[in-house]
Amino acid sequence: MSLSYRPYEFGFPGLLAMVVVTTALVIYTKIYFCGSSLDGERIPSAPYRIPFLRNTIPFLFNSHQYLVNLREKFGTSPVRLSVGGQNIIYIPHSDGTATKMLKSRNLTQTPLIIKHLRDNFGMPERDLRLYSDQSDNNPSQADHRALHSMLSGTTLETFADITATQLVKSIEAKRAEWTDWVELPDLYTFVRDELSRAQMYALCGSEIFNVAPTLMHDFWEFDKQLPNLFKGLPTWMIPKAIASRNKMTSHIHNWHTRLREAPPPNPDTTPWDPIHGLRLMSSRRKIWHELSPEGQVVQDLGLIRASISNSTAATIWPILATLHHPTLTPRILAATTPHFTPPTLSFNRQTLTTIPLLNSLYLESLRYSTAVAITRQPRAPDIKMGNHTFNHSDTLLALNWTAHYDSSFWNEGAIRPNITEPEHPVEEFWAERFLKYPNDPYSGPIRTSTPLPPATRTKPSIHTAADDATAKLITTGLQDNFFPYGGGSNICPGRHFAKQEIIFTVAVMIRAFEMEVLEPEVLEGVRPDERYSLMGNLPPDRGVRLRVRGRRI
Ligand code: HEM
Repeated sequence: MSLSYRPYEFGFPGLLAMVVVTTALVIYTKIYFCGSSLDGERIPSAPYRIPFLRNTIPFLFNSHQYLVNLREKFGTSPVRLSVGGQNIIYIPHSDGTATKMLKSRNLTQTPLIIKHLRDNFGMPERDLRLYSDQSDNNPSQADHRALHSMLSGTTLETFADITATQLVKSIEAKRAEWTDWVELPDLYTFVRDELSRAQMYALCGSEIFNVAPTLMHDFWEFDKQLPNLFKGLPTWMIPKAIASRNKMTSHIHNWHTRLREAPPPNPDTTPWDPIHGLRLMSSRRKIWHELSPEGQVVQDLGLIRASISNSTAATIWPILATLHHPTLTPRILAATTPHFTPPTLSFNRQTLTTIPLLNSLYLESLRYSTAVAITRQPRAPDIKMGNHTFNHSDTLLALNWTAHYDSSFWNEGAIRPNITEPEHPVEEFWAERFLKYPNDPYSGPIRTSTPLPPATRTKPSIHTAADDATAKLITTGLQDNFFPYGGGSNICPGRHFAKQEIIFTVAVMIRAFEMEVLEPEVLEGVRPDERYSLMGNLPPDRGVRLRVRGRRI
């Protein structure tokens, strides 16, 4: 029998199969490329493979890389996605589009906040109406004003003072105790636990720890489960996440019960109280008094999470950088010494936050680790922004991460002879990225418009404490590529606190301890943990074992 290919021998079933396959291929090809041609005003759609689910699976389960890839594929154009039946328009940072979105008065966060509180934090349905209240003195407006006014001025000072005092007290004790080397299983867990406890104390007072002795442990369990809660999956699919949320809400509920036994102090004279916490907490409770007890709990949980998780994750990267680059430690010590009172760890908060090197570490940490989804919705149908028109039901989404990693904007240091890689690629934490050194033309955060000639140096330049004393911090010209705190009227109200907290914690930790990494190969591999992408600052993706001992100053 001949084995030559004779299609007609397939007969009817074969032909039918061919027709079906060809039709499927045509449909698939159409779906795959649908809308992906740019035609002026039209927003291209992201390709998808599964018709019904469209972009849901990659967006929910690999959101970080998915958005990075879309940005690479579509460049400066917005891209339309369909996620769980919801229209999401990914807004790129380039050409100032994301900045326009942040500043636009035609866009609002309200419907998205309502969805977020209901789906991710379990806000009872009956309380949600208060968020859409349009009256002049609606609680959302009053809350917005309270957050912005009390996270600056005297309440901010109290918040930062108490956090710093608590942190220093605990670290002083460990420094005194750890005169010999002590092994720690993970640097991040250590710093995180010290800082978050101090911050929780400053925010909520001391009584909450009596009411809920396992509070901090349970908070970090809840935080670990947030990526699952944020996927919008049915509760039966995420029982652990729901249990961790219930545990936190039950702690806060018990604390609220305790609060009802002790009347709040006069807010005009008492910025902080051991039972009620920071004035901001009791003021917000007053603003939201119409919420049910469960709603009040969710309201506090939201602020506690926003306040603690991001700044804690951002604090670790400068400290990890000192393990990568040991010459950084003496420079931090030299720069901070005039601001401390030896032999204690007490410091001058106001002057410490002016040190250019510490500011550069802080800003680089925000650049390197912030991945917050910033969302808005049009207030009315057919809102125009730039060349595009958006529908009422579109959710506009900007991700600061893609802007912060855009190598066409950020300076990556010098190109050295015979080495194709720049000295400091955007994927690396570069402590000095935001500093301009007078004698180093390759320094500064922004790539020069005309490329500089290759450097003659064969190794990355190492700056000294004397160089740092002459360096200038550069923060101008960054807006379209650097928006860790979002922008416009919704800009993060906690940014002044976060800056102080990150800077003083880095200074205190470096001053308090000598640190030696035990597994250098693990340290080499540490990257921001993308599982937390869209939700805030990314902590390290693996533990770093080290030994520490109190530094003698
Ligand atoms: C590294 C630290 C932090 C980063 C990167 C960060 C980032 C952000 C971003 C991107 C937003 C959304 C802004 C927008 O939509 O335009 C936001 C909102 C918010 N942040 Fe922060 N944040 C940080 C620390 C804090 C701290 C320490 C607090 C509290 C003390 C805080 C409280 C809030 C609150 C309450 C909101 C919602 C504001 C509103 O709904 O009007 N954040 N934050």
